[in-house]
Amino acid sequence: DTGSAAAVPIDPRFDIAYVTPVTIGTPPQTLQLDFDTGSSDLWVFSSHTPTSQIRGQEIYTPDKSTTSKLLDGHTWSITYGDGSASRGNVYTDNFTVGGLAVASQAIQCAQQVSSSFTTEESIDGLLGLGFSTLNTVNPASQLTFFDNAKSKLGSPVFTADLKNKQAGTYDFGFIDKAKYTGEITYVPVNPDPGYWTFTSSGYAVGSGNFSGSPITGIADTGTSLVYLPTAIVTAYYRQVQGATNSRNYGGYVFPCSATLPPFTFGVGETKFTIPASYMSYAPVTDGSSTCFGGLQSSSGIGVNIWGDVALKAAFVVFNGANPPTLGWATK
Ligand SMILES: CSC[C@H](NC(=O)[C@H](Cc1ccccc1)NC(=O)N1CCOCC1)C(=O)N[C@@H](CC1CCCCC1)[C@@H](O)C(=O)OC(C)C
Repeated sequence: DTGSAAAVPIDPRFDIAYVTPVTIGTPPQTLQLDFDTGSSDLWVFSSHTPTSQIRGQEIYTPDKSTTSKLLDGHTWSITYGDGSASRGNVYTDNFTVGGLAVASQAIQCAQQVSSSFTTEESIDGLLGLGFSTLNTVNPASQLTFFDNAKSKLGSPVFTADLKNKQAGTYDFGFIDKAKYTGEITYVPVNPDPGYWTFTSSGYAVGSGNFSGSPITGIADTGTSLVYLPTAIVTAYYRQVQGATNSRNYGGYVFPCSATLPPFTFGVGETKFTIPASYMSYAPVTDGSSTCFGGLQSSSGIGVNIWGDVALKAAFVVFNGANPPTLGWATK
């Protein structure tokens, strides 16, 4: 079997996140979930979520599904890198993504979500695509959709083809040659503690020389920007007129009129260039002439993160074979 579904930006002006339609239950209930390779819980706004915490999101109502089953006594609680959080109980039900079906997928139903989830009305929940070791369900952790689907897939892979300010695609079980150019470069993945962790072979700022120092980080579809070591980030913004590291805005900002260099990162022998246009993420507030950079320092996070700003510049294969690897191709 295979599956293929659109990854749609939740905001047409800048790529803060992407959502993908999924169906849950019988008859099918359609929700838009943020596919997140940086976590491994599949959770949804639900009939168990207090109405005061719901603002326009679609919800899953297990009682309306003839195939839902309560996973008695199981609970979950998760906090993300940006401090947002949610927790609740667990059902199993039929689940499909782009035509690919899993019979009894653990569906974590929110009984509590933090305010940033309530205010983000385009996100009805998350679908974790990290390794199942990260799943937070107690007393028995649950498998991700990808782990449950693997045995049905021709090839144990999913691919991310995220795009700039337009809909991209997540494919499951196959690698679509039409989505990339040249060869796919595969690199090792360290699955501990549960992220898609790999080592980039280096970087270059604009037309500057390529620095071959290895950068270990995670490929994270659920993170908007790229977060790298301070030395790399300062080298980049040294090339941007008027750039400053703003305590007020929590990162590097610059005049929206500034000329930005592209940013190149290596995977094996292949070089990926993030165009200058991706490196200006958004005005700091609506209509401001000060813009927030798409590359920020990882020093406060503890891990380097290749988020959507970088992933949009490539076609990425998340290979769930044993051992797992990451494939990168230009497009
Ligand atoms: C530096 S790590 C921060 C990362 N969050 C982000 O990147 C959020 C994502 C978001 C999307 C829509 C609405 C609100 C927030 N964006 C964000 O903090 N931004 C501030 C800077 O400008 C860009 C937008 C994060 O926590 N990612 C989560 C998934 C994410 C999905 C959307 C809802 C909030 C949770 C996950 O990938 C994760 O925790 O990764 C760990 C390993 C860092």
